[in-house]
Amino acid sequence: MKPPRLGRLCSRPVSIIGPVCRPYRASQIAKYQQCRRQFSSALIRPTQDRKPLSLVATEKPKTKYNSKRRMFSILAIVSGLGTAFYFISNPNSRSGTKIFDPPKFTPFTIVKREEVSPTSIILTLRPQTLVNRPRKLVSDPYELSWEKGTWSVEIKQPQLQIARSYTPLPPNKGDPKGDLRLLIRKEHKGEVSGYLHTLGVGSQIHLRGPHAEFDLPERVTDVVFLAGGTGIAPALQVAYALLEGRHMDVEKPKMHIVWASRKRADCEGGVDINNPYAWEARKTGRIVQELETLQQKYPGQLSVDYLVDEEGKFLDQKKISSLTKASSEVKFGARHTRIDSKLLFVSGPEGFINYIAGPKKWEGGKEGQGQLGGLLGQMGIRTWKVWKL
Ligand SMILES: Cc1cc2nc3c(=O)[nH]c(=O)nc-3n(C[C@H](O)[C@H](O)[C@H](O)COP(=O)(O)OP(=O)(O)OC[C@H]3O[C@@H](n4cnc5c(N)ncnc54)[C@H](O)[C@@H]3O)c2cc1C
Repeated sequence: MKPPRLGRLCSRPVSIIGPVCRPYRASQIAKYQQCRRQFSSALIRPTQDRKPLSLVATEKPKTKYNSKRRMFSILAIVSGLGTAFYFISNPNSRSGTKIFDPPKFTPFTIVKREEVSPTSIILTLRPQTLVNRPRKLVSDPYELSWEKGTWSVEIKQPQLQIARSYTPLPPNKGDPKGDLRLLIRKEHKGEVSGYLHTLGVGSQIHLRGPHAEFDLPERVTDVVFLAGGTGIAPALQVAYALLEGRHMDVEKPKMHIVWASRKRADCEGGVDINNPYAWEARKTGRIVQELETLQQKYPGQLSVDYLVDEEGKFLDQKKISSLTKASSEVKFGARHTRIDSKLLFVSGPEGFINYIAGPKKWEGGKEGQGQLGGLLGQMGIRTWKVWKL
C-alpha cells in the first residue's frame, strides 16, 4: 500500500508510537529559568536596598524576610526538581542536547554517501547545527532511543511535501555524536527513496522524530528476527540495543537474525552457514560487515543466516521452527520463560510481512498488528511474542 501524504502523516499510525520527545518542554524550561532568575535577584535585593535605619528595624520585617527566604528556597527546589525531571524523562535531551523539535522538521546535512548495493545507499546525516563542530557533543543525543528498542525518523521530500519513515543504523565506534546513518533502498518509481538517491554530500534534508516503534521489555532471553530487505535496519537496532546499548545487569539474550534478500548483491559476502567456502569467493558488503563485527564481539549471542531468493533459498516453516525450538525453553523449561521474554520480529516490505505473519491492520486511522497469519499463523506459534515492524 502506498504510504499516506504528509498532511495525514501529522498524526502517525498507532503501531508507530507517538514521538518520544515532548514539544512543550522548551517553554517549561524557560519558565523554570525565569523562576530561578526571580529567585536570585530577590535574594540580592534585601542587602542592596538596606538603609542605615535597618539597624533599628523591628522583628516584623525580619519574619517577613525569613518567610520570603523559605518561599524562594521552595521555589528553587521545585525548579531544580522540574529541570531534573525534564532531563530524565525527555529522551531527546537526556544527554543535555536536543536535536529534534517535533512536530517541526529539523535540517540535517548529508556528510557521507556510500553505495552498498546496486539498489541501496547509506547516507550519513549530521544536524545542521553541528556541521561546523562535528565533535561538539560528548554524549549521544539519541541514547535513550537506542536503549529502548527500535525507532525511526521521517524524511521530507520538499517539492511534494510528503514524508517517509527510515530506520537509523546503530552508530559505529568513533562516529561523531549526533550523526545518523540511514540505509535507503531505491524503490521503483518511489517518490522519497528516489529523491534521496539523487542527493549528494553537502545536500540538506529535513528530518522529524524520533518515533519509537517497539519498546523492548526489560528481560529478553531469546530473539528471532526475520528480516526482508531493508528490514535488516531494525534487526541491527535490536541487536545493538540488547547487546551494546543497554547497561543493565542482566544476562544478554540469544539472538538469531535471518536476512532474506532478493539478490546476492544486497548481502554480498553473507555466508550461508552450511557453506563456509562461500567466504572466499565474495567481497563483503557494508551491512554484512557490521553484522559480522557484532557476531565476532558476541560469538555465543548472535548468529545470522542469509537467504537469497535468486539462489533459491527461501524462508519456510522448517527454518522458522528450527529457530524457535532452539530457544531458552530447552535450558529453563517452558514454565520458566515469560512470553514477552521471547521475541519474534518480522520486518520488511509489506509482501514479506504478509507472507510470514499476515497483514497489519488499519483500525480507526491507525495501523495495528492485525491477526497472526501467514506461515507463523499456520504454525500456531504460541510461546513467542510476535511483532510485525
Ligand atoms: C517504520 C518504518 C521504517 C522504515 N525504514 C526504512 C529503511 O530504513 N530503509 C528503507 O529503504 N525503507 C524504510 N521504510 C520504507 C520507507 O518508509 C518508504 O516506504 C520507502 O522508501 C518507499 O517510499 P517511496 O516514497 O520511495 O515510494 P512510494 O512513492 O511510496 O512508492 C512505494 C512503492 O509503490 C509503488 N507505487 C507508487 N505509486 C504507485 C501507484 N500510483 N500505483 C501503484 N504503485 C505505486 C512504487 O513503484 C514503489 O514501489 C520504512 C518504513 C517504515 C514504516
